[in-house]
Amino acid sequence: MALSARNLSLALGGRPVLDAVSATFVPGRVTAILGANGAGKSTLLRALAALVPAAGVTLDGSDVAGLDPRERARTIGYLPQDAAVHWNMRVRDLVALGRLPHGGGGDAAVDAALAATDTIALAPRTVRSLSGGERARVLLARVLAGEPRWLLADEPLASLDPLHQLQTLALLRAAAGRGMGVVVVLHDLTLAARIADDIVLLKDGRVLGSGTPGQVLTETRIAVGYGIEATLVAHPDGPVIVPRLPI
Ligand SMILES: Nc1ncnc2c1ncn2[C@@H]1O[C@H](COP(=O)(O)OP(=O)(O)OP(=O)(O)O)[C@@H](O)[C@H]1O
Repeated sequence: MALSARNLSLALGGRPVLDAVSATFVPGRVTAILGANGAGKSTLLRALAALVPAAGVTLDGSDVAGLDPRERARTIGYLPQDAAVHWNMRVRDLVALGRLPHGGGGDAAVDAALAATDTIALAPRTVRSLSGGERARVLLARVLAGEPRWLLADEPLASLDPLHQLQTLALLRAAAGRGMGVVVVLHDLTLAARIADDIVLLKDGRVLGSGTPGQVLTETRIAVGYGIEATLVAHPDGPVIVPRLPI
């Protein structure tokens, strides 16, 4: 059972953005979607969540777009890249909104999501009083509070400090360990190599490579995908990927 894109092509505003993308995402595994700015990562994530009309995305063999919207919201948790918070509500109330697909309730799930994201101390505060990284963790907590089977997260580490980056990676790994399917858009190649079971590397809307980090994150493919030179330095926690401007 899996979340799959099969030969997915998508145009936005008249421009081709995804071109015959095929990728399979497996429950219990962390898949990182990588690629340069504009490669199509967010669009692929949005297509997997049925947030843009796309033919060829299936969940457990059924067309994602055809699922009952409430059931889909319970099943697929989506964390956008720049989530707007329109109301200056208390943090706990915002996280509790993640329970809406279940009709509310679930205080234990809200508490667990606050704990997992290290945001318990922020719970009584108002959202607009938070720093960027605090807000990012709270928004992740809102998605986790819904206890989805799938977590699709667009650059969840972007504004986090090193401790909270590592804590967030650990929580994503733990969630996958409990059977959740985790799909995460990342820019940090070293962290991607460390966390991901599988990688899908996009370039100009096409799949440049997919497989394990060792298979995909080669110096050659990084050069083609990002236009940089990179050196992989062996480390017990996974390769450290040192980028350089091309000569
Ligand atoms: N609504 C739209 N209309 C026209 N073009 C769009 C639209 N949305 C996205 N695009 C274009 O599609 C391409 C892919 O965008 P996408 O947001 O998926 O890239 P990305 O890989 O997530 O990039 P980044 O790393 O910068 O977040 C980009 O060239 C972008 O300009």
